[in-house]
Amino acid sequence: MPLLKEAPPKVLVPEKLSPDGLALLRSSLDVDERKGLSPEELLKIIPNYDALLIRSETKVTAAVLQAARRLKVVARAGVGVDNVDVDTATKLGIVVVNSPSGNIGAAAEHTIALMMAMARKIPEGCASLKDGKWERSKFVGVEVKGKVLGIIGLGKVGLTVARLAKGLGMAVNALDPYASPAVASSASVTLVASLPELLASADFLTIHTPLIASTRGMIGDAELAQMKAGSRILNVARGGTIDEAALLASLESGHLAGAAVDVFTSEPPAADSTAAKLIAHPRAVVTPHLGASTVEAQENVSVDVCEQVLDILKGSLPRSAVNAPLILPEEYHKLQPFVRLVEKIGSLYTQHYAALPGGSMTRNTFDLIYQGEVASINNTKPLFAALIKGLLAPISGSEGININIVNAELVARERGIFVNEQHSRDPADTSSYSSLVTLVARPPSRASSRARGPADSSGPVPPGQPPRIISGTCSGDQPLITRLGRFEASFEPEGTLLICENYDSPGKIGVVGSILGQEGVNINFMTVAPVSPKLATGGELADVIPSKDGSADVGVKEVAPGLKEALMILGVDRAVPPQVTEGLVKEGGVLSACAVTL
Ligand SMILES: NC(=O)c1ccc[n+]([C@@H]2O[C@H](COP(=O)([O-])OP(=O)(O)OC[C@H]3O[C@@H](n4cnc5c(N)ncnc54)[C@H](O)[C@@H]3O)[C@@H](O)[C@H]2O)c1
Ligand SMILES: O=C(O)[C@H](O)COP(=O)(O)O
Repeated sequence: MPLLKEAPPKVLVPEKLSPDGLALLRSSLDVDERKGLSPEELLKIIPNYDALLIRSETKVTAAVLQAARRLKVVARAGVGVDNVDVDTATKLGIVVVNSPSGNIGAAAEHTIALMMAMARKIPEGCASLKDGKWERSKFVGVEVKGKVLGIIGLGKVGLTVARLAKGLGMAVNALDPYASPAVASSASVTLVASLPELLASADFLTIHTPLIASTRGMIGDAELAQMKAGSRILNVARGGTIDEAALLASLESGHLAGAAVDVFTSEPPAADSTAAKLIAHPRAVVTPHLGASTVEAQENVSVDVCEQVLDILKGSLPRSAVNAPLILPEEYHKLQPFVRLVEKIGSLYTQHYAALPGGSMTRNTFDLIYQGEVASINNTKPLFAALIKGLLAPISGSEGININIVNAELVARERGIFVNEQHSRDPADTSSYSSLVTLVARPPSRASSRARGPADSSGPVPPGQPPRIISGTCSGDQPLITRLGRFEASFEPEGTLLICENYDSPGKIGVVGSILGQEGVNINFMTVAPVSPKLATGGELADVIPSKDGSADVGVKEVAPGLKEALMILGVDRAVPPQVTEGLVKEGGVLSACAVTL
């Protein structure tokens, strides 16, 4: 029967995004550009998509996210995610990514452009001339050179504005309780201690904070009254940081000489709103949220988030997840191969041990031990998440929850899975590998009561129970399994593998090969994993998980005289049905056989 080709993941793009990023997606994803969707239409079609790519117009509400059964990522081609219900996305395990720096230059230049346009009355002069008039004396402006620019929020945009303003000969004061004094001083910016101090000193005041509880309505009647008579104000950050009614009143009273506004509390502003009156005011210079609208910025943010969408859909770490802990770039590169390794280890664990006679997911307390170089990674949250995903994905079904760095701890807690992460930087612990990751399943009776807590005091594996241990390393970027239970292995956890435990006797491979051949299963490669001599005495296991009494019974079986027990690992070209694995035990003489797909 011909194999059905899996449909590529679908990406919904309901806003105008630069084609540069979208081109990256088209080769492997189904990209659906649907501009002008109503909220109802979005709600209706969102269940069909794996990724949603937006700018600031699309409202990604809790209802949209809850309806999105397959959605793995909301990608915001820009900075602000105030149009996304990030909390709900987090609960649902949907990663929200943005492009934190792709449009910074554009927003800063737009701020300067608005400031100059306001200072020199450029929009009014332009409109008058187009109207057929020649009114030179009506449009006398002011210079910015030698004036004081007050900046609220000395972050990425604020600092860039400061540097540009210094180039124009302005003095720059800033208020930002979280700004680094060293960074401010390197840009010749004077940090002030209070808002009144900033307001009183500024000829031009510009806001560059996010819209959060502490900045909502931060500039109202009282604050505007503290500004110098004849001063000017700008907002290229977020609507709502300045009270629109207060701003309109201050312009109407003549206290403020001008206002330049790119962002509004509601976008687009309703026809009869205060914002609409503000827009109509003759001394207001306004733009329809154009801060990031340059060709260059749109290319930057589009490529940035499209690369992250590709990463997430193929199971890699995104660069800028809003609802996940920050990963330093150097950690990101170090972690990436290990994220894949740990996920494979988790998946191999569930598929292999649950398939063994008497096997199940009953062991739910694990030690995840990092040894060697990998132990120096402090932020192992992505590895923890990869383990939970690997353990659960084989039993969650294709429509199962998305497990990722955002929701892994919550999912683990809900499933009663406990993971004790341990770090050992001693290179001697890793034998011949520079890094080693080991997963050890502890017996249920020893369950620790804390997820991701410190190592619990569980003792050794009880006598008679084979150890459930999987170790692996990375050879370059390629994960490699180095131990499976009592066996010293060396195989890549990729594709469909048939794992047979048997006595390594002559002719066994031939028997197994002919049973598989009868079922049309071809063998791509084969490797034999012998029992580790160290494990046979329990020594190495005791090193890995120190027990209270220093011993560790690894449950070595009685081996028939003259026969060496070994694992046979076969890479095969298709799924192996259960009757074939059963047949291998009954007719092929192997002790156990299981097929895993990794
Ligand atoms: N108009 C546009 O098209 C456009 C484009 C890009 C960015 N933005 C907006 O500009 C704003 C700034 O972006 P950014 O990338 O510079 O953000 P950022 O996070 O780099 O900087 C924000 C700064 O505000 C400071 N801050 C927070 N609360 C404060 C408070 N109560 N008082 C004073 N300072 C406070 C922070 O310490 C931080 O330094 C955001 O709202 C963003 O959405 C708008
Ligand atoms: O937050 C941002 O990045 C800016 O406000 C730009 O928004 P936009 O992508 O809708 O232009």
